[in-house]
Amino acid sequence: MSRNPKSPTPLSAKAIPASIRARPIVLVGLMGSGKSTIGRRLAQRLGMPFADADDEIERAAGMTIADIFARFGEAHFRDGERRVIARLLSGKPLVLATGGGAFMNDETRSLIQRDALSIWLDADIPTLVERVARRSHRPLLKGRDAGEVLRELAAVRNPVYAEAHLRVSSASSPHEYTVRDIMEALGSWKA
Ligand SMILES: Nc1ncnc2c1ncn2[C@@H]1O[C@H](COP(=O)(O)OP(=O)(O)OP(=O)(O)O)[C@@H](O)[C@H]1O
Ligand SMILES: O=C(O)C1=C[C@@H](O)[C@@H](O)[C@H](O)C1
Ligand SMILES: [Mg+2]
Repeated sequence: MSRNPKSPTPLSAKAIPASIRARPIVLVGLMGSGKSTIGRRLAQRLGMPFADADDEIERAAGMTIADIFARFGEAHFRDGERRVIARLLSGKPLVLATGGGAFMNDETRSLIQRDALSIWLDADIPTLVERVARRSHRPLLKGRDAGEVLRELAAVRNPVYAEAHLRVSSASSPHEYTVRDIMEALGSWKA
């Protein structure tokens, strides 16, 4: 797990074995854990392309995730999510931020575990609640208490997220600490 001394150590991409950068790095975890924001920064640090599966699904469908859920339901969204992630993993190695539920789909998870290095970004519920309150676009939180939903999801999902190759706390602030902790975890990871 992470540590949080006073300043982030700027580990460079060179400290990360080329074999790790030769395949996709996939971030999984609950809503608000930082997959999108940390993923973008991590990709920059590693000199790898970045993609956000949620954005790619919206682009492919030509509508927002909230609209996909409302018009076609969650199962339809999960199917599109699986196809989009399969496509992204089959291309050039990249850092990929998944949606919070992607790793729960057996097929999607198998694909990620086979073709990528997966990282569970983990944070405590109060931190997640505070973060998701900043934007209200998440359909699973619509009209419900965010803390209650996130606790329910954590109970079901955390044992599955725990199957990821690496686990890094994203509770530290600012973002750069989390990026540093991921870089350190990558630097010492043995396949
Ligand atoms: N390590 C961090 N330190 C401080 N703030 C963070 C950190 N990670 C994320 N945040 C903030 O939390 C909010 C949610 O982050 P983000 O959208 O990246 O989460 P996500 O995991 O992609 O969520 P979702 O599954 O809903 O897409 C953003 O405002 C982001 O700036
Ligand atoms: O945790 C989830 O199941 C979700 C998280 C978001 O990233 C989106 O993928 C969608 O809102 C569902
Ligand atoms: Mg995201």
